[in-house]
Amino acid sequence: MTVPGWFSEAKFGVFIHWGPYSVPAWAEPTGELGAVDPEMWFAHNPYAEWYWNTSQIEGSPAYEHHRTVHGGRPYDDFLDAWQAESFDPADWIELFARAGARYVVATTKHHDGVALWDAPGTGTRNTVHRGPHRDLIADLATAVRARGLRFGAYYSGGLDWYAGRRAVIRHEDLIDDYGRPHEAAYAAYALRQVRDLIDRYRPDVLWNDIGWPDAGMADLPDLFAHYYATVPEGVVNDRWDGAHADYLTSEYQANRQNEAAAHWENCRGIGLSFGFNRNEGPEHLLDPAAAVRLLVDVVSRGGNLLLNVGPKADGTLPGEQRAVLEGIASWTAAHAGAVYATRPLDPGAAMSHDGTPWIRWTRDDDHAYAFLADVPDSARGQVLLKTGPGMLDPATAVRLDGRPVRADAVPDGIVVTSAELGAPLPTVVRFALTTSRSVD
Ligand SMILES: CC(=O)NC[C@H]1N[C@@H](C)[C@@H](O)[C@@H](O)[C@@H]1O
Repeated sequence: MTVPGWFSEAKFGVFIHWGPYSVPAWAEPTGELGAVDPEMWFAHNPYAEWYWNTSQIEGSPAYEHHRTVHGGRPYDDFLDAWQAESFDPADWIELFARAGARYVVATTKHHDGVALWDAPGTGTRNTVHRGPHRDLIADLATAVRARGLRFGAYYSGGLDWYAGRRAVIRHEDLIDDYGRPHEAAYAAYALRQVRDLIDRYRPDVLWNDIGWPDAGMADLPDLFAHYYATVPEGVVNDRWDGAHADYLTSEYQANRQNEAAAHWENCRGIGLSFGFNRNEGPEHLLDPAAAVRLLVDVVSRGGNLLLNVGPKADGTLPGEQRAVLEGIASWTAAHAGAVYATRPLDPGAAMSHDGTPWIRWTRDDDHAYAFLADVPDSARGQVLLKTGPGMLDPATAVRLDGRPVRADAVPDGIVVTSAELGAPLPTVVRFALTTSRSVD
């Protein structure tokens, strides 16, 4: 499993889930994937992009909502109601870039089968011929690359509730594999669309979801060969039913075992959903400090964070999601050097700490970076960093935000003394790695 340097150095990407489901934008904010009872999951699905499925499960709150608010109308009415009238891709990408994102992955076709480009085999059931009447993938890819970021394509290969078998997925359907389409016709349909995405947009990341149809598994070696020939620095994720993976993925709290891989990426929404969910309040969303600490934790363990935004149907980003990205941006402005193009510090060199204070580490060739947060007032501005002997030079301690800091060697590490250490947003102290010891 190898990835090009741009991906391992990128550390932070923004995921975009945007589709007809962004019109109802309705789900129950039940909880995080991996922390919700699977028996509950499908009828109370917090993923608003699953609206078509959830609203078909009789007795579910979504079913009632769809009946009472939308009169049980056909799902495709939402495609035509989706106007994207305020869509300004450059505005989105500027915010993502300021927040420190180095790549953007957008849904090109989600489980509802609606393509955000003029995809082969879709006739007029796509955003070029209906709803927005725009090639949204071209708009996004152009804006992303104009800002110097990498563009990735999300494609739902394993589930397509329109072109593939359309089974309402309840918990018991897990037995028959989610009602996933596996037949040759769908495999040919999906293969043709992914090849079209590669040839039109040369996505830097090929982000497939929910696996690939059985009848199409034999097509994948050629598909990947074509992809790498077309996009030499391209990266392929791991959701192709084991056919191939340049890196592994986890999602919220699910598949966390994949975070032991050499190259991995955790994806999640700013809230509990990928598609915009009007029912989410501040209590369901990460605040800026929590988002930054998630990014730092992931990077300190060698991963990338792919943090999702769910735009509204009109093309604006929800204010509360913008605010989180703005919060990340203001922190990143002073601390980018401790995050990007770094790697995990040898575990023996220093101890991370999940409690209070919260401590994480990264390193580059010459420095170690200590991230400190939630330092209690009782600590009176002092924190013990448990480091290996002679690893870091206390005399070289510098706070990246420019505030004064003092560091003194003590028997089991280094005591850092500085005012205003208690913020929930991490303070970063940089130390020179002493040349006397290799930390690798
Ligand atoms: C672990 C898994 O299979 N997740 C599927 C899940 N992926 C998210 C990024 C969203 O696209 C969900 O809508 C999708 O079901």
